[in-house]
Amino acid sequence: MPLVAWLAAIAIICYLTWKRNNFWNRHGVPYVFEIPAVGNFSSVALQMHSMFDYVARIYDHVRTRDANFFGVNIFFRKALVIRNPDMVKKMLVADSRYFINRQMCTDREGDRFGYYNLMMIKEPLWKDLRGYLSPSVTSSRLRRMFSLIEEIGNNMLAHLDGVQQNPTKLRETEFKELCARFTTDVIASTFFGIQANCLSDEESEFRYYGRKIFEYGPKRALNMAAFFFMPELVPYLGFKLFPRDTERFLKTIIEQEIARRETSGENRGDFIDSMIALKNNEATIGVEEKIPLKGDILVAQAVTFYMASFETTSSVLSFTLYELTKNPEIQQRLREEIHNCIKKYGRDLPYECLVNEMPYLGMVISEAARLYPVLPFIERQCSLPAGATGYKLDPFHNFVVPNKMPVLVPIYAIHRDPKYFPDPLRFDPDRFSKDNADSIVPCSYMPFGVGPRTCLGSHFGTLQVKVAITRLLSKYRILRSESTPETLTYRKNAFTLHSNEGLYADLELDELC
Ligand code: HEM
Repeated sequence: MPLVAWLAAIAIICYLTWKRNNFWNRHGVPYVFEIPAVGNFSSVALQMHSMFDYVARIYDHVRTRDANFFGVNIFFRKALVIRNPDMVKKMLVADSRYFINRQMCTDREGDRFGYYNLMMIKEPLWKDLRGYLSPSVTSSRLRRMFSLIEEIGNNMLAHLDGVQQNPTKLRETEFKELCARFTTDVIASTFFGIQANCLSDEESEFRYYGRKIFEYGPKRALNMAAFFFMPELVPYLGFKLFPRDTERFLKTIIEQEIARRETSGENRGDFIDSMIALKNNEATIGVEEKIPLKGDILVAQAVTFYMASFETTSSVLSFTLYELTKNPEIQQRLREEIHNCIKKYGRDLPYECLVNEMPYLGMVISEAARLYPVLPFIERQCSLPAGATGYKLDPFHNFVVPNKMPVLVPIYAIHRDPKYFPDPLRFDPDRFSKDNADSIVPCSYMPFGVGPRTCLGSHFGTLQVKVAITRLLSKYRILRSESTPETLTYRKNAFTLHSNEGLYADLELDELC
């Protein structure tokens, strides 16, 4: 390239860099200066850092650590990162109507499964859809699903019984794979009425296609990164939220199950039946354009519940088991609580016992979800009514958030901030005891997100974790194995928290009765 072209390119880069940083400077908003022109997150895009580590780094940066919020440049877009829980509460809870949409976006025309689902959909469609889907996870529904979850819990024990013992009568297990198989079997059984058999069959199709959603090879990683980094380019790149063959597999399975029930008249009162009812009642979403909930749009909801459900729940479950492996005294206290309940109710603990009578179990899970939140941040887009000039950050700052600006809440970094959780890397379930829980600053603990767009399946996910842990600990003591990792590092190409290391432990038969 001739010298003059090089100089022109450098001049353009300098100008763009100056322009972006000048924007934050002009408004008195702190920011972290990163690679010229490309901006922040480039090291994540180049897979030099995991998203979790990178966001924690800029959260703790000398230029931002004392600020209520700071600015970042996501390639060519400017975004805000909110550090102060009071600001999170004001924006995402009190003023949630202006921050109801996520900024992530798929292609409305080219990816109907990816666009018309609860995770990605925008207002005014979101509210209707959430209203239709919420009844599938009420406490009465969970109570009905409970025996099915327990059945899968028993299958998990049967699977572990089949694991070869070593000469010292221990069974070595890797929790990430075990938990993913457990949660995939649960969602297939409880929501779709289908036996996925992931625990008994390593080659199960459900596990194969589920793994593909979260397996980030270079192409899939680029695909997923585009939804966050460059949503405006997604329609031109032809990227889809779900891998095509996973989408095809689930569509076939779900359509077959719907057709089977319509022919047989069987009613299990589960998610598939709710979908059939929505179709028969000619339910629609939207105010001006009324979009019917049928065909692919109906199937998209099932596919999304599948995606949103098993990986998240399996992540919380496997990290909880990992911490119980490393903290035998916490495990012992939990086993005593389980033992007391078994003495009272017998081995098949009732739903009410798990939900209401096991406070320590709840504390252990809450602490695991604090230390290992599934997502690095939750995100929204400022969405103002027509004619509005911006969202004022009074009384925190005089910056006015422009319409469509993305807003990130770095939950992983906030959960590990000593200001809110002293000695943050210590696994200490007592932070969530009755006496201590009141001192947790509102909106400093958000493993399921915050505001009206919070996780729809939080109770369902927690119930699964509770069933798996009580079943496992009622039969086995978990011990460190030679392969148990001392510390964890996180995958650089994943958008959910994934350790590079396997979460290995030895299981010792020690039945509570
Ligand atoms: C323990 C396991 C789980 C964790 C830690 C978790 C976490 C989250 C988080 C952080 C969000 C984003 C919330 C926000 O933006 O404010 C979310 C959204 C969501 N989750 Fe979960 N989740 C879990 C289990 C589940 C399960 C079992 C289901 C399905 C039944 C589910 C369905 C959803 C859906 C549909 C959304 C989008 C809600 C909306 O936009 O209206 N999640 N989850």
